[in-house]
Amino acid sequence: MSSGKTSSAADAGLTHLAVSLRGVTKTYDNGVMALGPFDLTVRKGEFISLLGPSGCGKSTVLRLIAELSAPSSGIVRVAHHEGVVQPGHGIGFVFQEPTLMPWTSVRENVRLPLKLAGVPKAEARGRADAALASVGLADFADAFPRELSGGMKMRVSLARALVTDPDILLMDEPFAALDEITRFRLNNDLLALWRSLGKTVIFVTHSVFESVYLSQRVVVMTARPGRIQADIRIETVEPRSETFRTSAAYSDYCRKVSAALAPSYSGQSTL
Ligand SMILES: Nc1ncnc2c1ncn2[C@@H]1O[C@H](COP(=O)(O)OP(=O)(O)OP(=O)(O)O)[C@@H](O)[C@H]1O
Repeated sequence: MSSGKTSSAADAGLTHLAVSLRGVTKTYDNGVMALGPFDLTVRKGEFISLLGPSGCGKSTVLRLIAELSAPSSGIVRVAHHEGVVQPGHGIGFVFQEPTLMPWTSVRENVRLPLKLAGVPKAEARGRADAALASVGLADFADAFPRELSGGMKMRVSLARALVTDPDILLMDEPFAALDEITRFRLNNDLLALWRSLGKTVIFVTHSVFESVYLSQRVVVMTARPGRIQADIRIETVEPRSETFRTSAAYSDYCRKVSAALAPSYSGQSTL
């Protein structure tokens, strides 16, 4: 197949790659050309951010990788566990809204993906509790979502995405609605999780500052139809910390990324 194909690592030469998009376009049924042609490769274990103006196709890229949507042309390849290809398998998705079930406990919310996969209840409960512990919510398994702050709800959403132990974590503006201090804390906790778990993370944000702080690579997209405007590697001492956030190197990278982003906004209203 030469178009609209999603394939496994086995036939794709993806040994070191988690994701590969080649000449991908996406035109929706209403005629909107959202993307492309778009080319992107992401190495296994890499943390990249997608940055670009509203409507440039960032969420579309995530949806194509998650196989929630098919490309109009081009090839999307995703390396899954042991080369097994099943829609959504091996991928965790975190959205801007935590979308928790309000009528049940935090533990049951996190257990849901395992329940849907038919994992026995006792095992699923243990895995849900472990995922909650990994995001700092071990003591809140029996709480209800209404009892949690916005930041805690987002942690639950992250635990729910991690509970199936996906190789790839797709995050669509997960911290955009949070206050700055909470966002900084979650940034640091996400980096700690990424370092300890070794997942591939593809993170969508509108924030230049957040993208530079978190990522090994910032991929800047053009206005719709989204293409790659710039692909900027962020090289700094690891692990990152508040020292990096206040460093001259950080400011320099933010300026560089902002400059790469500016043409994508030309001709667009900034209101
Ligand atoms: N299901 C759909 N049907 C029709 N058009 C769509 C659909 N989903 C997205 N679009 C359009 O495709 C374009 C890209 O949308 P997308 O959500 O991928 O952009 P984005 O960069 O994530 O935007 P934002 O930063 O505002 O979230 C937009 O013009 C959007 O209106």
